[in-house]
Amino acid sequence: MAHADILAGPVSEALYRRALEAITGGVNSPSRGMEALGGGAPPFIERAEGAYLYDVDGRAYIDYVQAFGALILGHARPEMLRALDEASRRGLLFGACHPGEVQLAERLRQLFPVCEKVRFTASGTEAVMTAVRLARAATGRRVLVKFEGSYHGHFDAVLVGAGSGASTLGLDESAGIPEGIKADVVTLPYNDAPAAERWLEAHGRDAACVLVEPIVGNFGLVEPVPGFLERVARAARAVGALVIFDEVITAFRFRPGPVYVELGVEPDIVTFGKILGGGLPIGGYGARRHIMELVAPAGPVYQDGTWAGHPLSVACALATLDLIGQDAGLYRRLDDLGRALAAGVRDGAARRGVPLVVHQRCGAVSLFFTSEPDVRDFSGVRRTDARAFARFVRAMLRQGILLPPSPYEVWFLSAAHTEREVERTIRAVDAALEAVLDGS
Ligand SMILES: Cc1ncc(COP(=O)(O)O)c(C=O)c1O
Ligand SMILES: NCC(=O)CCC(=O)O
Repeated sequence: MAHADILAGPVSEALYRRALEAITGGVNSPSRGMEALGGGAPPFIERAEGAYLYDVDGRAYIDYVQAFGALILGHARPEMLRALDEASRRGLLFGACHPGEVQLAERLRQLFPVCEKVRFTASGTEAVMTAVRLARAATGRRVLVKFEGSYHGHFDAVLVGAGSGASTLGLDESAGIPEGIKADVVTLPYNDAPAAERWLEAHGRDAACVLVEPIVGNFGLVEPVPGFLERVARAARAVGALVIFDEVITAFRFRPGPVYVELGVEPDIVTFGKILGGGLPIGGYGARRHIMELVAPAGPVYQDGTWAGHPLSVACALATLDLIGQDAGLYRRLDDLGRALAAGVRDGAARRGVPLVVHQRCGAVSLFFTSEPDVRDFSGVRRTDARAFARFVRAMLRQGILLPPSPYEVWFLSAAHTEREVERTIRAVDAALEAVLDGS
C-alpha cells in the first residue's frame, strides 16, 4: 500500500524528504508517522488555532489528535498564550525553587485524593519510571505487573508488551531491552480480572506493583469492565503489591481531575501529565505521605531533572487548571459532542453495512473495524481490520479531518470543537466509509 501521493501536499512532501535524511524515520516520535496508513508524508503543521491545524500547504484540518491527548482546551487559546507570555517575561528557567510549583502542588493535592504529596517531572515517561522505582523501593520487590497493549512511556520495563505507537509498528517488544529487565515484567490481559487474581495469588509475593491505565487510551479507548479495577486492586493489596494508576491520558480528560474518582477505585500511586501542561511538557506522580517521603532528598529513591517543575510548564498548568475550573459546563459539552459524533459514526456505518464498534466516553472516541460485538482487550483490537482503518483515515484526511494515524490511538475532542465541526466530521465519515467499502 503506497499512498504517499494523497496524504500530504507538495511542501509537506518536500519537508518529509528532508526529514527522512536528517531525522531517523523522518519523525521525532513514531506515533506521528503514516506507516499504519501505508506510509508517505504526514502533513507538516505550520500553525494551530482552536479546533484546527493548518499545514505548510495551506490546508486546514479539524484536529482530533489533540497532540495525542495532551490538549483539551483547543489550540492557541489566548488565555494560555497570555499565561505563557507573562511567565516567560520573568525568565525561562531558574534551576531553583519557585512559587508556581508550590501553588501547583497544593492545587493537585486538592484534586487528587491520594496525593498528600506530589512531584513534577518533564514527561509522563519520567513520571511512570519513577513511580515504578518508588513502588519497588517501598515494597523491596522486583516485579512490575502491567497489562497487554497499555502504554506507559518509553523506558525499558514498560516497553515490554507496549501499545500505542509501539504496537502500531509491531514493536510490542522493543529491541535493546536486557533480559534481566524483561524477567521482572509480567504482562497480563486487560479486563481479565480472574487472570490477574490467579497470577497475583500464585506469584504476587514478588510483585512490587500493578501498573494500569484505569481507562485504556493506548489500544483505542477501552473502559474497564465492571469490577475489573476493584478486583485487580484487591488482589494486588492482598499480596502487598502497590497499585499505580497511570492517568497520563485520563487525568482531566473526563472530569477536572483523575478519572479514578469517578470510577470509585483508589490507587496507591498516581501518575499524570499531558493535559495538565496545557501544551507544555509536564509529568508528575503523587501518593500518600509515607510513600512520597521515600523520594530524595526526603528519602533514598532518586529522581531529579533539569526541566522538572519547569516555570513555563508550571505557569501553563496553573492556567489550564484555572480555565478548566472556570468552565463548569466543559465536560458536559464534551460529552454531548462525543455522543453526537459517536452516534453519527454508528448511523453511517449501520446504513452502509460496515461492521464497526464505536467507543465513546466524554470527548474521547474510538473506532474499531470489527464484526465482533465489542472490544475489551488488546487481542480484540489486534483482530480489527487494519486495511479498512487505513482506508478510512486516509479518506478522512483527504476531506480535511485529521485523525490519529493508528488504530491504537484515540480521537479527542476539545473545548474548541463545536457542533459545526462534529457535523462536518459526520458528513466526512459517510464518504470515508464509502471508501472503505470501495477498497480505495
Ligand atoms: C498512559 C500513558 N502513560 C505515559 C505516557 C508517556 O508520556 P510522555 O509521552 O509524556 O512521556 C503516555 C503517552 O502517551 C501515556 O499515554
Ligand atoms: N502514545 C504515544 C504518544 O503520546 C506520542 C505523542 C506524539 O507522538 O506526539
